[in-house]
Amino acid sequence: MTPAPSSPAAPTTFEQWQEVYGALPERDAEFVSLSGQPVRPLYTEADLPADREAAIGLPGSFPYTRGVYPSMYRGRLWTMRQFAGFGTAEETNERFRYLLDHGQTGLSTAFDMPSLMGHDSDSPRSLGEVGREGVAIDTTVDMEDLFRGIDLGAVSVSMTINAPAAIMMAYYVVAAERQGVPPEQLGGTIQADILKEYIAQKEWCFPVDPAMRLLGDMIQWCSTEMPRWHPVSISGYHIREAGATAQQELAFTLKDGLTYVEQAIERGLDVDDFAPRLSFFFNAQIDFFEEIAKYRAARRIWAKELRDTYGAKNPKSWLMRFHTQTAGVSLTAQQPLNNITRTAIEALAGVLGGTQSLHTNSYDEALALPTEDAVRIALRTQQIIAHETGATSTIDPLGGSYYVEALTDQMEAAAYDYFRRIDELGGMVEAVKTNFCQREIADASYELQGRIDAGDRIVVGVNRYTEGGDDRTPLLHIDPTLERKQIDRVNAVRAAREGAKVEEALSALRAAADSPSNLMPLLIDAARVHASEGEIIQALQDVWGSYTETPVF
Ligand SMILES: C[C@H](C(=O)O)C(=O)SCCNC(=O)CCNC(=O)[C@H](O)C(C)(C)COP(=O)(O)OP(=O)(O)OC[C@H]1O[C@@H](n2cnc3c(N)ncnc32)[C@H](O)[C@@H]1OP(=O)(O)O
Repeated sequence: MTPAPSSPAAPTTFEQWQEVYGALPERDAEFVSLSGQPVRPLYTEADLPADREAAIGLPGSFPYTRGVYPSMYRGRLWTMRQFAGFGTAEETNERFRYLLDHGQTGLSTAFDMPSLMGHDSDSPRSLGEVGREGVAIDTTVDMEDLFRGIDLGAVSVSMTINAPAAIMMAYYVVAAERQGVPPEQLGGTIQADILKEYIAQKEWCFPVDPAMRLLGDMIQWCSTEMPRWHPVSISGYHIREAGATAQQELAFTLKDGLTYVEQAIERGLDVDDFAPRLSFFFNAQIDFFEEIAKYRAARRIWAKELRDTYGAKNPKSWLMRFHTQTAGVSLTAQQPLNNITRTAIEALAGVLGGTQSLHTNSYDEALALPTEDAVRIALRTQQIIAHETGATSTIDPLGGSYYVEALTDQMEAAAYDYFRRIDELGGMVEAVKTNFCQREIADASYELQGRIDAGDRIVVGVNRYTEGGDDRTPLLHIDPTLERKQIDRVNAVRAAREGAKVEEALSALRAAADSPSNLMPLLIDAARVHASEGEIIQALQDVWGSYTETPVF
């Protein structure tokens, strides 16, 4: 009788496993992250941080790697906040009410390109763009109509605007005042992240230094007058969309944030008077684990820097709270329904990364602004994650994962490496002025596109599993007559207001722009007498000038 063959001994150590694995063939694929980092076949306990207690900790405790709140989504789900806006204030008000009726829990305003660039709708430079990619807001009257019938004391509102943020803030304060809601009751966020405009999004109105001062005025004013408001949403989203890696997104965003902290301290503010209301905004790209690690590292770095470098004593100042949006650049025009899947995975990364607020892109957004049906599916995606998947039942379910913890450490190290390089250049403002960040992003973007073009990185429906054209996706068409309607609206405001009061308000602004006075009260005065956005920008440009970029190739 022959003895039964004995099964080979199972490896018991990592080294033994490596020996077994090393003898096996690997399929022909690139094992690198979206950001180009090599990924090992296996991570083990040896990859966990040496001092786990200090590096990982518990949710709601320093360094907040596992989340900013002790109860996270068991206590309260993230805010479901779809970014919306098109046409005039009236069309967008209708879309806002539709979203609130379908269970959305906060509002997020998209402005049109002229509003983002500080042009009135009747400016020749606005032609063809009015109400196209967001809502057209020219005066306080538009802002009042945008939120008509929506109680600004009850809903948290986000406004995505940067260079002219302080002006929109003033319109918002006056619109709320006319609803009977005082500034101290207003809860929400304005993006106002001007450094990332020079780095990535390129929507500026003024040179860097006065733009920084205007933001400083708003942060300072909000710290005493609007304590529930987030006066800046420090944004990595656009940096990433411009082609940055996850590491660059993390590093440049946090360094922008730390620069705002330094500026506010230099203005004489106590760090604990403003830091609790600083807020962040990150991208959720398709490389699931890399993204989760990015959010966890961001919380840890922010907590350490605010406590240890900037001396914040209030634990609320240490919390890196953030909004997430799924990656617009990951959407494909080809086979657009695949985008529903991409968005769901990206959104889950945001949730497992502990986001406070989430926007899920609609599947048709590589082609046009989303239709109502597409927006509803995007919102339902968040609701499915929240209520069906179990992802919200336990806090930070990936905490302690060998891979995720190792990636979190790598992310942190990469960010600190960039901090050092930026400090060597004289800080973030200098790095921006000398195009350091812009060049780093351009190189990363070129590298990734090269991998896609070579077919090394597969994009389903684009360079693999292609199917030819698609013209079946129903698209939203913006009524071109809305531009005329908006121009008539701004002209009607101009005709009805008292011109002398507007002139007075603009002269006061010009004088103050040339002095260290805080501009916010004067912007609110100008908003009350219906000065238009373009007029206010022009008044400030009369003193500060505008900005011309030195392009990077
Ligand atoms: C791409 C596109 C473009 O450019 O075109 C864009 O940029 S779109 C960009 C769109 N951007 C955005 O939409 C930005 C959105 N940002 C935000 O909503 C904020 O800045 C945020 C990230 C801090 C999230 O604020 P939020 O109000 O939604 O959420 P919070 O986390 O602050 O929670 C609300 C309140 O509930 C409390 N709370 C929440 N969870 C818990 C919990 N588990 N236990 C106890 N309390 C909790 C909070 O303390 C807070 O109270 P309390 O209020 O008393 O402290």
